[in-house]
Amino acid sequence: MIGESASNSPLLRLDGAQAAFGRLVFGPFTCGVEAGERIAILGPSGAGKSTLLKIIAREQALRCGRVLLDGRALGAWSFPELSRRRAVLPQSTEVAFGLQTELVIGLGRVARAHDPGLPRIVRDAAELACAAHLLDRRFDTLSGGEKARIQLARIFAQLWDAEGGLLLVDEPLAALDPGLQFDLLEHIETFAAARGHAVMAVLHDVNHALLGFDRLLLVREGAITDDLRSGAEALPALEALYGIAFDSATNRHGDLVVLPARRLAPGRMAA
Ligand SMILES: Nc1ncnc2c1ncn2[C@@H]1O[C@H](COP(=O)(O)OP(=O)(O)OP(=O)(O)O)[C@@H](O)[C@H]1O
Repeated sequence: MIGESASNSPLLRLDGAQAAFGRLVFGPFTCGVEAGERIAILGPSGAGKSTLLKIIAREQALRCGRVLLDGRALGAWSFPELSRRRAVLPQSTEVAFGLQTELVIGLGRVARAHDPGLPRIVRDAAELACAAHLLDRRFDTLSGGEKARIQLARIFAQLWDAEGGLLLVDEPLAALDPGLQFDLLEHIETFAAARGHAVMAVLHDVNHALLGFDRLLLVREGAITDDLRSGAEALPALEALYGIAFDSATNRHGDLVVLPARRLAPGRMAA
């Protein structure tokens, strides 16, 4: 478990954090996140990945335990303070009204009373999210993949001029074509690295996790079952997590890639 050995004051610390929906219990989650880490959260559908992300985002109330950001209880942060330190891209990214895309991106910065750089930051964030051509459009007229890019631009804008923050993204690449997936995986990485932001991303694509993240949190049935370095040594745990065998190879750029090969026999799946 690599998250347990974090230094005394990690960027983020979960101590026995638990949430519940009626009798459905998630956690207790215990782990640490250091500044600048890139963490993929993986697991079967319904395992509790988004719930874990919402706990960290302060969007899901705790039944017990605690979450500390910079050593301070998440609940003690004011919303403006929190919004200058962590940004959240939820799985569903609809907005209620027919807003212009610039306004949706600018929503990332509403916590700033004085924001003279806003127009430039909105443009630069849109550029980085491969969405510059979508400025001047109405958000509700965009395709799913276009909306996803505008929402990604919103969280880029939110933490554009911050340092040591935390990006929480839930399936950020799901609605995008393979070319955009590669581009945006790289842009999220360069954006975060330039500012020392940590990234926690819920993903379903194991190759994206292996390619763009240093650490894998595996979630199953409401618990973190493994906390691993990204790489070939994580493959047995990933196979057990999904109940499928992976063939692996190295692509022409030297990256480890996997190909789902077949369903595992029940005896080889995680208990
Ligand atoms: N507000 C809620 N009230 C009741 N049940 C909920 C609520 N939010 C989530 N759940 C349930 O908790 C379980 C975990 O949900 P969660 O969204 O965390 O899963 P996930 O691992 O992100 O799944 P997926 O990969 O399908 O998005 C699901 O069974 C879901 O139906």
